[in-house]
Amino acid sequence: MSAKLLDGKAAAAAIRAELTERVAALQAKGIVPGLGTVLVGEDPGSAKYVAMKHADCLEVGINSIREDLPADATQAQVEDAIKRLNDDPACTGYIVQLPLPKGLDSDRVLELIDPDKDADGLHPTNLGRLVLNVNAPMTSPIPCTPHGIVDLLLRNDIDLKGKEVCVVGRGVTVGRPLGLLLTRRELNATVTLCHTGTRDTAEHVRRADVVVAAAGVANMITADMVKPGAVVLDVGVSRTVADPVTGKSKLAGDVALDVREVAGWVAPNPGGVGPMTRAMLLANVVEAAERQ
Ligand SMILES: Nc1nc(=O)c2c([nH]1)NC[C@@H]1CN(c3ccc(C(=O)N[C@@H](CCC(=O)O)C(=O)O)cc3)C=[N+]21
Repeated sequence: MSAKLLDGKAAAAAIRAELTERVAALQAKGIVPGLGTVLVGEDPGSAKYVAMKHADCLEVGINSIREDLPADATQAQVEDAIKRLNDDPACTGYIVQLPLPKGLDSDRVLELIDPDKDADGLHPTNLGRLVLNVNAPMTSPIPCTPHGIVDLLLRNDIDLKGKEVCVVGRGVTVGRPLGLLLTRRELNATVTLCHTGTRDTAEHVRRADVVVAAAGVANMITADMVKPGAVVLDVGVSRTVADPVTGKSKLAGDVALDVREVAGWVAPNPGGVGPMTRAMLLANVVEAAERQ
């Protein structure tokens, strides 16, 4: 038995096609959505993700605005970039690529984003809206990765109502907001949020109908931890230790390969949730422009 594929690459392409039409409709009204990015430093991973986000924008007709700052940028320089994007009418939504280099206060930076231009849904006001109004549909941006996870499941007719979902990892971009999203009344999942302080993560994972691995620990979810038929989404990314001979390191997900023999569905990494995250970012930018 081999798990069915949750194909995020294909789903994201379908979403971009839908968004291309909505962008064209906005342009007919004289509105051109523009995505801004703030990238600090030269981390190759972050630079690659930001480049992919702008390539997506080009594909659907969204303008790109870049604020690239050196690795030694000061807090004040980052805050100036935020102010420029808040004040720029061509920028209808933007993100600050995380993590920021050590020494910069990312919570403070997120607080300064204009909540109406918050394309990541990480401003405290928008995170607060995820907590409040649990009974009403969301009209504010939802963090991209949690939204992409839910959308990928629903597009594959995987219902979440009453399901036991185990989220591994409590990071600001995935684990914490995902728990808030899944427990909203329209989804009605039951969520267990595991983290480094959890006594026995394996025990929680074993009970789950849906496992979201977002810890950033290579291959931490192994076949023996997964209930047969469960849905497993691999969200974490980490770099393996460099090979002493070649000096090269590789990207690794949180889910071991043999999980595919036990699970009913797997969202692989790459090709699963990553492309969905980018698609939801575009959706947030288009929705912000539509609300203007
Ligand atoms: N403010 C902020 N918002 C974010 O959304 C955010 C962030 N900071 N910091 C870093 C993480 C990481 N992240 C990814 C997005 C897309 C892929 C992605 O598209 N991956 C592809 C391609 C992978 C590859 O080619 O290397 C895939 O999984 O198939 C991966 C990772 C967004 N993040």
